[in-house]
Amino acid sequence: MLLEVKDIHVHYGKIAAIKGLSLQVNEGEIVSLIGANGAGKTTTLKTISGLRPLSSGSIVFNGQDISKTPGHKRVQLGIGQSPEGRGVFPGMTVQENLLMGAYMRKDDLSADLEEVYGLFPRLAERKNQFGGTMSGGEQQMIAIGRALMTKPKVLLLDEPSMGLAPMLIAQIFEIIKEINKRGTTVLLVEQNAQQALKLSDRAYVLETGRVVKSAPGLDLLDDPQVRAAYLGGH
Ligand SMILES: Nc1ncnc2c1ncn2[C@@H]1O[C@H](COP(=O)(O)OP(=O)(O)OP(=O)(O)O)[C@@H](O)[C@H]1O
Repeated sequence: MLLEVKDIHVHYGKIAAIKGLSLQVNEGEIVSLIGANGAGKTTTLKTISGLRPLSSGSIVFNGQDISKTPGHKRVQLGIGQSPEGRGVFPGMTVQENLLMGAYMRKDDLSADLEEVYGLFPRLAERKNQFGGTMSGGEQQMIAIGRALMTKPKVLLLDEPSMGLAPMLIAQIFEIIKEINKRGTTVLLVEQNAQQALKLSDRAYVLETGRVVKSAPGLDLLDDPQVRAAYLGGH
């Protein structure tokens, strides 16, 4: 098992956002978290990447308890995150944005940069354009590419399809599949449950800070309760 989240509780002040959540991610999988607004999906990702502290419970990554490990060390251990809202640096070029992902690395970056440009030819064409002038979809590509520059073992993706036109959504999901095929494990948070479940080996359904269901993605696509609640009843 690559990542194990065990019975975690997470608070914002006195408010409990995550209340005893457990999940596992095996090496090579694509795993999705789905659930309504406020269910705790983003908070779960932030807790795994170290942006939110645990109140209790533990997180084990690659056999090591990282519950108290600072976020930047978790990046070095192999946890890469592409945050919700993207966080692209507007005054830096596309290439500078990508290189920011690797600022802690001391090895040669050119092969990884080429790999990101291979996945996202649009970024290669526009490597000298300022991040702030890139479209929403292109900024999403930068955020994913920047996370890939950390050479993650697991890539945490928070709402990669948010705000994108349908054609770009399909493209982003294809790219996620390709990233996974090339060897990166993926933990994905998505509002777009239909697409996420299609692509996922397994998925967890979150409600008010807890897991209420977990199953292979395709099984959840057929689950009447999941269909009614998260797939618009279709
Ligand atoms: N900075 C914060 N301060 C206080 N409460 C917060 C904060 N961020 C999140 N919460 C609360 O924690 C709970 C979980 O929020 P979270 O953003 O993790 O949900 P989510 O499932 O990702 O939702 P969405 O799909 O809307 O992004 C919600 O009740 C939310 O109001």
